[in-house]
Amino acid sequence: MRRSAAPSQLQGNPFKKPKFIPPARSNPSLNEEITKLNPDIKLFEVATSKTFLQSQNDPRKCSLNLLPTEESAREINHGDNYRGKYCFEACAMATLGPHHTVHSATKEITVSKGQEEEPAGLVKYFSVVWCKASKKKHKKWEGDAVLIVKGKSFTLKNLEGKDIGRGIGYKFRELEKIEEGQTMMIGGKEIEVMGIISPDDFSSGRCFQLGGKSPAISNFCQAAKKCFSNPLKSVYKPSSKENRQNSFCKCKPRHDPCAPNSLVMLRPDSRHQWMFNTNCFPLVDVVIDPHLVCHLRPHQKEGIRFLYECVMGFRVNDRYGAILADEMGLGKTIQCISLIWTLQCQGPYGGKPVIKKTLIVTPGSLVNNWRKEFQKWLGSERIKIFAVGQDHKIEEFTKSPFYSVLIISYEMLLRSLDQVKNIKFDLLICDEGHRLKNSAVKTTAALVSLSCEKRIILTGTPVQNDLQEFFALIDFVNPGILGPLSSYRKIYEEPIILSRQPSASEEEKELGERRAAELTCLTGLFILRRTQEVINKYLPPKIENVVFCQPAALQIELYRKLLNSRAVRFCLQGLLENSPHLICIGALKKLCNHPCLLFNSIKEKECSSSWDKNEERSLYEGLINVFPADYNPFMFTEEESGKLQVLSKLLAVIRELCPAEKVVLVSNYTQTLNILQEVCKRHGYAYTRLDGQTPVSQRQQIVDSFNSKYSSDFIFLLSSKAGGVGLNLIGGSHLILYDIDWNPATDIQAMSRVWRDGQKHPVHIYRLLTTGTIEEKIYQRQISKQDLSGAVVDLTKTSEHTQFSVEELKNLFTLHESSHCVTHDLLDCECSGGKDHTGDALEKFPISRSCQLGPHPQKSHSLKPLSMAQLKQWKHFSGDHLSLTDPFLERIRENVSFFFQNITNQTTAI
Ligand SMILES: Nc1ncnc2c1ncn2[C@@H]1O[C@H](COP(=O)(O)OP(=O)(O)OP(=O)(O)O)[C@@H](O)[C@H]1O
Ligand SMILES: [Mg+2]
Repeated sequence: MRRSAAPSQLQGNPFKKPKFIPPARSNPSLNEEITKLNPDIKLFEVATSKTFLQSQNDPRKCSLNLLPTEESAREINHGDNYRGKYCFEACAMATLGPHHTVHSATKEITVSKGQEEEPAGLVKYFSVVWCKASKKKHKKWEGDAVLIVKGKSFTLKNLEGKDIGRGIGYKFRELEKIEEGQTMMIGGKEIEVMGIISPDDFSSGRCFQLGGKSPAISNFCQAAKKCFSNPLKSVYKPSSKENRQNSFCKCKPRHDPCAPNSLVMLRPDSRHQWMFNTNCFPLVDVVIDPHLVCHLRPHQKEGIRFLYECVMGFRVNDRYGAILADEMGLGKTIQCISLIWTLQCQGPYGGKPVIKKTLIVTPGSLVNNWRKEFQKWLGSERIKIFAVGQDHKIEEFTKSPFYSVLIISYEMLLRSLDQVKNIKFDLLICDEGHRLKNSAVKTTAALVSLSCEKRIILTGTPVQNDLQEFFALIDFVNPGILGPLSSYRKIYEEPIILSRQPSASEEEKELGERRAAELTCLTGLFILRRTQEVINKYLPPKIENVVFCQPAALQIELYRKLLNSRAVRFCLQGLLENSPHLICIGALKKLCNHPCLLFNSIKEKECSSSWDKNEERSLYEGLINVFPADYNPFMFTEEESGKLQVLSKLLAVIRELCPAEKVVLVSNYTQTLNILQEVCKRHGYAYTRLDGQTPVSQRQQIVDSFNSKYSSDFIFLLSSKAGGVGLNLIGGSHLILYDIDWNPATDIQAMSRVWRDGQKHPVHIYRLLTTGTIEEKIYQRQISKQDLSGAVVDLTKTSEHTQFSVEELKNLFTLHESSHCVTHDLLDCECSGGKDHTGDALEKFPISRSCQLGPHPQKSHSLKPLSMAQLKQWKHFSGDHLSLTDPFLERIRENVSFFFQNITNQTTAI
C-alpha cells in the first residue's frame, strides 16, 4: 500500500523520532508483538454508544474502534456489514499467511473485560497521521492528528483541536504498547503513529501548532543574542580580490558601533543569512543614528531593538510583524521613526537598506502629529515624508520618487485604496491599531490587501481581553501564525474560557492555564507592552482626584421622579428584552451633567411624531412640571448642577492660583461640551475646542496652538471619544473629566493626554462624579472590573454596558441621598468616611490608618484601571474635613461630599 504524505510528513513532524517507518513497511518489533496476541476472534465494543462496528478495511487488520465521527460512521456503516448493536470483527491473526506483510495496525487492541486496574492519571499523547479506512491500494494520509490515550480510552484530535474519534473501554496494557511506526484502525480511521508527544507539549498546545499545517514557530526566541565571532568570514565569498576590496569599502556601518552609547542592532543568525543573504554580502552592523539615540529613553532603545528584530524576521521564522502596545505617552512614535530611519538607510547585508517605502496609517487627527514628530526628531532634511491631506493628494506621493514615507488616515486609506495598492510598501505601521481587532471590518481587509509583510500595530489602549479580538490583531501582523481561527478557538480560546468558569475541574483549569501560558509565550515574541512606570521618573508629579459633587436640589427632584417613572419600573420587572433601560440610563446621565440637557430631550421628544408610542414618554411623563414654569435651557445656571458648580469654582481657582497654566476639559457628549463652552464664554475664559465635528485638517493646528506658550487659550474643550486618542496636550496641566464612560479605557485615554513626556508642570486630574447617582455606579463598575484575566495580555475587558441583570439595574436605578460617597461605603474601609467621623478620625490618626496613607507599596503606576483595593489606599476625606492641604480642593469643598486623592511622583507635588 502506498500512501501520499500528510502535511507533517512533508514538513517534517517535529514530534516524530528519527526512526521513521515508511507507510508500506512493517514494523518487525510489532509483528513479534502481534504474533503473541490472542488469535481468537475479537469483540470490539464502542463503549459510549455500545455499538460495534465492523471495519470495512482490510479484513486482516484489527480495528481499534474509537467512537466514530459522523463521517466515518457513514463511511463504515454502509451495507450489510453493520450488525446493529453487536458486530464482530473477523480478525483472526492466525489466518494470515506467512507472506502477508502485516502493518503495525494489525496489532489488536481489545476491549477490557474489567479485570484490569487502570493506573490513575496515566495519559499518553502521540502524533499520528490518519486516513479514512478504505480498501484502496493507494491510500492517502489525510492529515495529522493527536492521539490521546488515557487509561482505557482514546481521543483522536485533528490539528484544529477538534475530536475526530473517541472510544473507551480498552485494555490499557495493550494501549501501553502503542509505539512509533505502528499503524492501526481507530474509529474507522487508519492511523500511523509518528511520534510521542510529551505531556508538556500537549498541555501547552504546542503539538497542534507544530504538527502540520500550522506555521512553524520553531526557532522561538533568538538564541542568537550572542555576536558572531567573525560574520564576514562565514558568509562572504568574494569573486575576486578587487570585488572584495570594493565591497569592504562600501560595507562599513553607517555609524560607529563602538562609539560610547551606540545602539547596535542584533546581527542575523546563520539561518537568516542563509535565507536572505543570497548574494553573500558582508555582514554590517546596523547602528541607530546617534542623533536620535541621544534623545531616547532606555525603554525606547529596547523598543527599537524589539521592532527591528520582529520586522527582520529574527524572532519568529518567516514572520515580520510586531505589536508595540506600550501604554499611552511612552513614545511609540519616536520608536517607529527611529526604526524607519534606520531600515531606510541601513541593513545587515552589505549595508543595503532593508526598506524603501513606509506606509503609516493613523486616525485622522494624528496625521499631522506624525509629520511633526518626524520633523521634531529628524528635521526636514534627512527624510522626506508625505502626509495626505486636503491640499496634499496622494497622487503627489505616487509621482514623486522623493518621498519615502506616506502618512494617511484610516478613512482616506479606504477612499484611495486603489492608488495605495499600486505603491509597493515595505513597512506598514498602523497607529492606534486596536481598531483592527475585528478582521471583518473594511479597514482590516483593506490593509491586508496591501500585501506588505512587515506590519506593526501600535496601540496604547489595552488590547481587550477578548480572545477573538486578540486573534484578529495577531493574525493581522503575523498572518496564520496561530493557525486558522477554528483551530485557535479549539486549542486556545475554548480551554482558556472553560478554565475560568467557576465550575471548571482542576484538570480544565490546569489545561486552560497552560494554553494561556503558551499563547502568551508564542505571542510574547512579537508583542511588547511597557507600563507608565518606565517613564514616571521623567514626568512631573501627578495629583489625581476623584471628586464626589453633591447634586443640586433640582437634580435630586428630577432624579427621584425619573426613578419613579413607568419606564424604570418596567425595567425592574425583569422583562429585559424590550426593556428601555438604556434610555433610562441615558436620561440619568444627562441629568447628572445638567438638568437643562434633560429638559431639551423632553422638549425634543414632545415635538417628535413618535412621542406617543415612544418608550421615552413613559420615562419623561410629568417631568417637565418639575422644572420652573419659565425654564429656559439656554439660560441655565450653574447652581442647577452640582458638578457644574464645582467645575466653575475649580476653573476660577486654577485661573487665580496658576494664571500661566491651562485646563483640558473633557466630556463624552457634544451637548455637554456646548454647556461647558457657554460657561467659558460667561466667565470670559479663552477656549478652543476639538470634537468629532472638527475637520481633520484643523485638528493638529488646534492642538499646536493650545500647546504653544504664546497661546492665550485657557481651556481646551475635548470630546474624548471623538478625537482624544494619541493627542499630545501637554500645554494643559489640569485635566477635568466632566463625565464618566463605562469603558475605563476611554477615561484613561483622556487622562493620558496631559501627563506625558514634555509636560513641565505638576499635573492635576479631577474626575467629577455626582454623589449617590448612576455616575458613582459606573465608576464602581469600572474599578471593580479590574484585571479579569491576565491570561494573554495584562489587559482588562471593556465593561459591557448593554447587558444588565435585574439586580444590577436595581442598583443602577437607586439614588443614595444620605451617603456622602457610596463608593467609600463599599470599600470596607476602617474609617467611617462619614462627614463627622472622617474629620475626627483624620485628626486623631493622621498617619496610622491604612486608608489615609496614600500609595500602597505594591500599587502599580501602570495605566490599568484602578481596582477597589487600590482605591482604598488613596488618601480620602469628606468635603467638610477641617484642613484640606490642597488649595484647589479647599476652594470647592463646599459643594463636595467626598474626595479621593492620589499623588504619583510625590517629591515636588503641590
Ligand atoms: N525621548 C523623548 N524625549 C522627549 N520627549 C519625548 C521622548 N519620547 C517621546 N517624547 C514625546 O512624548 C510625547 C508622547 O509621545 P507619543 O505621542 O509617541 O506617545 P504614544 O506612545 O504614541 O502615546 P499614545 O498611545 O497616547 O499615542 C510626544 O510629544 C513625544 O514627542
Ligand atoms: Mg501615539
